[in-house]
Amino acid sequence: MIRFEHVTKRFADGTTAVDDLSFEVAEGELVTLVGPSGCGKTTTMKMVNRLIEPTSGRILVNGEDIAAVDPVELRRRIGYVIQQVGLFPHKTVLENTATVPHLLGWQRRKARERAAELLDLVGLDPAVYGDRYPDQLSGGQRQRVGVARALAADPPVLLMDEPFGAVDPVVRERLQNEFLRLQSQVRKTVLFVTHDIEEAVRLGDRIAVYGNGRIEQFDAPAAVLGAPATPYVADFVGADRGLKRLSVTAIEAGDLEQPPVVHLEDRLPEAAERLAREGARWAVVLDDADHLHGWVDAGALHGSSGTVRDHARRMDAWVPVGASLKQAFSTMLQHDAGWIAVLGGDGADHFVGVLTPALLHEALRRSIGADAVGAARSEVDVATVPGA
Ligand SMILES: Nc1ncnc2c1ncn2[C@@H]1O[C@H](COP(=O)(O)OP(=O)(O)OP(=O)(O)O)[C@@H](O)[C@H]1O
Repeated sequence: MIRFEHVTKRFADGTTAVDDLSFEVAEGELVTLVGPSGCGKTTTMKMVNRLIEPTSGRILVNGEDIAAVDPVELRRRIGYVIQQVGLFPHKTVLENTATVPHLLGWQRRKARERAAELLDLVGLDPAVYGDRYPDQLSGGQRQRVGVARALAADPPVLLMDEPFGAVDPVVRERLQNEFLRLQSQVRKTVLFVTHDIEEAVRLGDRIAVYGNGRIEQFDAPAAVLGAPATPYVADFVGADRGLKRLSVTAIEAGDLEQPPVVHLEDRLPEAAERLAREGARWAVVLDDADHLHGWVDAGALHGSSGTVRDHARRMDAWVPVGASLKQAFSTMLQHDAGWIAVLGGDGADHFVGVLTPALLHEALRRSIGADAVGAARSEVDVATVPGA
């Protein structure tokens, strides 16, 4: 969708900002460009909408060499969000958002309807905010208008240059989450510039780590954190990259353990017999609707009458399938639990399996390969399944 072929940019004063750059961003993919100040990220981005012309090489957008496309026409096809937002101060939020549809000659009513729809999508109620002026908004709200405006004409490509750089860390995290939710709906092809590795890791399907005009590594976040290609990248991602990896590794069904499952209304002798047969010392307990209730200890399942309900213990530490290992670890700590349930299905109400600290560590190793893992087993092996 966006393709750089041996692109170099040398400014008139001799500064080589970008040096023989080749990479590709697939359709619907979000690639973050990350690196220290002055390494060429913004120059890379501005060459895509021809605010800067390359010295050599070529850039293709949707298969078309952009050197042959009229820059103004090109820019209308490419959404652009920058840190300073650049809203028109004398125009309302709705008018600002409708800017590009207007330029494209849409009818006023259609443009305003589209703008209202987009404001809604970025979490701003058009009835409340539509008639305000930019100086009547918070910094975070202005950024959202910037994103809505960039998306208004439904461009297939979005360029974002430190769009959340000017807001405080809490608002920033919220904007990042909202943007991820939005991107999962609109699936734009996105180039996203940041100098913050955490942001690059959270948002990027892939990350390009820049060092002085060149890409040092172009890879999935887990790979950049788990197997930095060069000492420069290792240094840039930081010594705590093992921890950062937790937030980019998702739990998969195959990571889980399958203890026996019994139901609240199961009769005690049968439940005890099942556990004995499987050699298990505890079981997960589900209710009639197969929702998680908790667990039961095999030693408690004695007696010839009664049901599992009499001895079951509640346990509601759980995460959905696909949650990050970081979320799982945090849930374990929060509940002081030796294991947590992993639930699947549409409403995350269907029991899939159990995750223990040891399995969590295995999952971390699996995500990139044992040798690359930063954390030692002893750091995460804090407890295990009760009685298992
Ligand atoms: N118009 C220009 N003339 C000369 N040099 C320039 C020009 N614009 C940028 N540069 C230089 O090119 C290099 C790359 O700049 P660029 O803005 O792409 O970096 P960046 O990675 O986006 O940095 P930052 O994170 O600080 O925005 C820098 O050394 C910069 O000083």
